[in-house]
Amino acid sequence: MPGLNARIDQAASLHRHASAVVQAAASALDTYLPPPRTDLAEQQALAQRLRDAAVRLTPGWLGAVLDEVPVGTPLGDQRRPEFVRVGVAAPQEDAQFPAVLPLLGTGHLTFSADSRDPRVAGVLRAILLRLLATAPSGTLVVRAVDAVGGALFAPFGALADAGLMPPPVTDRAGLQAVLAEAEHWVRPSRPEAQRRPTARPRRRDCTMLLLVAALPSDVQGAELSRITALAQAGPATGLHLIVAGWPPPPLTPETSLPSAQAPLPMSTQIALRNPYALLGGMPFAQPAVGGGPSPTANWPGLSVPVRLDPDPPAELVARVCRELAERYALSGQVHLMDLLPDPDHWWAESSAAGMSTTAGLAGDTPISLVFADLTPHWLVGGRSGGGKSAFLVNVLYGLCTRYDPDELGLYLLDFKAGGAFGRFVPGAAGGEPDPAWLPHARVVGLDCDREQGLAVLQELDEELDRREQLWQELGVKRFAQAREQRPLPRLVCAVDEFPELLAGSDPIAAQALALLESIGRRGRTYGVHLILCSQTVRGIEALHVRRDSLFGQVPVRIALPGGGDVLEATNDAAASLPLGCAVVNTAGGLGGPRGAIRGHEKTVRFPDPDADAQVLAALRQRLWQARDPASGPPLILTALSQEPA
Ligand SMILES: Nc1ncnc2c1ncn2[C@@H]1O[C@H](COP(=O)(O)OP(=O)(O)OP(=O)(O)O)[C@@H](O)[C@H]1O
Repeated sequence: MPGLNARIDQAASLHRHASAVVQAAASALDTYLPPPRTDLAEQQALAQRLRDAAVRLTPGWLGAVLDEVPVGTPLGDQRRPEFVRVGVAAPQEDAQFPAVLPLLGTGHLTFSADSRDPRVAGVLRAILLRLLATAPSGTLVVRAVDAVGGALFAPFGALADAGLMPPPVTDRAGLQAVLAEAEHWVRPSRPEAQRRPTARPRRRDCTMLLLVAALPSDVQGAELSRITALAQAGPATGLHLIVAGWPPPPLTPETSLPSAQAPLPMSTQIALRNPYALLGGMPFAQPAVGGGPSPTANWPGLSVPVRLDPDPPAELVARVCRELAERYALSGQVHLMDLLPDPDHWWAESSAAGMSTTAGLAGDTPISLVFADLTPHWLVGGRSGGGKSAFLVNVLYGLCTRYDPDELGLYLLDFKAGGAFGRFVPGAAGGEPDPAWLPHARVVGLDCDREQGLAVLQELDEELDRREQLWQELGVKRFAQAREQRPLPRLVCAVDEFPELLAGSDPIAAQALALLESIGRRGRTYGVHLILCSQTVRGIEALHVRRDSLFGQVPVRIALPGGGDVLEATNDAAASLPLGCAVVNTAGGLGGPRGAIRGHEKTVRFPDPDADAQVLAALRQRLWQARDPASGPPLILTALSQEPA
C-alpha cells in the first residue's frame, strides 16, 4: 500500500500547512492596524470636529472620562441617553477622539468577546454606569445576564437592594426568564392587523436594557433565535441589547448555523483585537436621498483602532448606585395622608353607585380602586412580610374616611395572631388603655378559628338573602336602585389568610367555599364585597376543581412582592416588585406588553401606615370621636372567645 501511505502523508502535510496559514493570518489580523493616513492636517482637523460632535452627543456622564469625574457631579439629565461613549479612537497619537455610539432609541451593541476579557468587563461597567447616571430616575429598566458568576455586576448591588435592578441571572434558566420578560416588553398590545390605521404608537416613558455580559455555555439555538428576534423588534418598542460574546462559539450544530453566527440585527459590533478594538456594523440605515445610494448602505465600519474605556473606579460606581437608590426611595415615599381625602371632606361620599379609594400612587398620580357592579371583589396576594397588612390597613382607612358608617360596614377576619385588625378594636395604645374603635367595624376576628370565620360568612350570606327579598319587594335589580328607596350600607368583608378557611377536606372547608362562592356570585347585586388576602392562592385543596367558580367572580387582583400568582400565569408584571409597591389589575390578572400603557393594570407605591404613629393615632381618634354616640364597639372574635367559660 505504498501509494496510499504517500497520499495520507501528503494530506497530513497539506493540513499542517493550512492550519499554519490560518494561525499566521489570525495573528496578522490581531496585529493589523489600518495604515496611518499621510494627510496629517486634515486628520487633526477631522479629529477636532469629531471631538466637538462627541461633546454635543454625549454631555455629562455619557462622555466623561470616568476616573476624572469630580465628586458631587449631579446625576440625571432629565432626558433619555441616546449616544454613549465606549472608548477613544486613536488613528494617530495626536489625533484622537471619543468613540461614541448610538444605542438607546436606535439599536444594539455587541462585543466579539464576553466579559471574561477584562477589557469587555471594564467597558460594560462603564457603559452601564453612564446610562444609569444619566437616565431620569426610574426610566431605565435593566436586566442583566452574567453566566460567568455574576461578579461583573456586584458593584451595582445597591440597585438590587433598592429594587431598581434585580441581581443578574447566571444560567440558562435565568436567561430564558429574562428573554421571556423582554418578549413581554416588545409584544404589541393587540395584533398589528387589528390596530386602527390611524392609531399612533403609544408613548413609552421607559426603556429596557438587556445586558448580556456572558451567555451560558449550554445556550441553545432556540435562545439565540429569541435574542435575534428581540434585536429585530426591540428598538421600535424601547428594548435595547448589549450582548458580549456575540456570536457565541459554534459548539453545537444549532449554534453553528449561519443564522446563529450572523451579526445581531441593528447592532454596532465591536471586534476585540489585540490590544485595540474595531467598530463595525450598522445600527441604523439611512434612507437614500434622491435616488442615490444610501449613505450607510456600504459602511464597512470605522477603520480606526479604538481603546475601550477602562473599568470605572469602584468608589464612583458605589456612590452613583447609592445616590440612585436614595433618590428612588425618596421619590417613592408616599404617606398615608396622600391616600386619604382632604380632612374637610371626610364622610362626604355616597356608596350608592359604588365605593372607591386610592390604592397608591403611580408616579404622582393617585390610582383608585373601586367596589362596584363590575369590580365587586378583590384578591390580594403577597409573601409573608410583603406588605399585605399595610396595604389592607391603607385601604380600610381610605374607605372609612370617605364613607360614614351608614354607607359602609366592615367584617374583618384574620386567622393568625398579631394581624392588622387589632388596631380597629378597643385596646392599649402606647401603654395607655385606649377605648377607641373603628366605628364602621361590625365584627373583628383576631386570630379567630375556622368555625368563627364560617359563622361570619353565614351571617353575610343571610344578609344577602334578606337583601334579595328586599329587592323583590322594592321591584329593583341593582344596589343603586334599592338605595333610591332605602338607606342601606355596602358591606365589605376582608379575610386575611382566607385559605385557612378552605384548608383540608372537612365540612368546614366545603361550607366555607360554598359560602364564599355564594357571596362572590350575589355580592355585586346586593352591595356585599370581599377582599380575600393570602400568601399564595395555589395549592388550596378545596379550590382544585372550583378555582374559577370563586376567582372568576374576583376581577380586581392586587399583587404585592411575592404575590404574582394572583395574576394570570403569563403575567409577570409583579416579578421583582420591591416592598411598598403593588401591581393593581382590574381585569382578573390579565397581562399585556410590559412598559406599554395598560389601562387595566398599574404599578403603585403605597405607604407603610405605621411609619407615622402620631398620624395613625390621630386618625383613629378622629374617626371614633365622629361616631354615633349610640353605636357600640364591634363584636370581637378570638379563638379564646369561643372556649367554654
Ligand atoms: N409601603 C411600605 N414601605 C416600607 N415598609 C413597609 C411598607 N409596607 C409594609 N412595610 C413593612 O414591611 C413589614 C411587613 O409588612 P406587613 O406586616 O404589612 O406584611 P404582611 O404581608 O402582612 O406580612 P405577614 O403575612 O407576615 O403578616 C413591616 O415591618 C412593615 O412595616
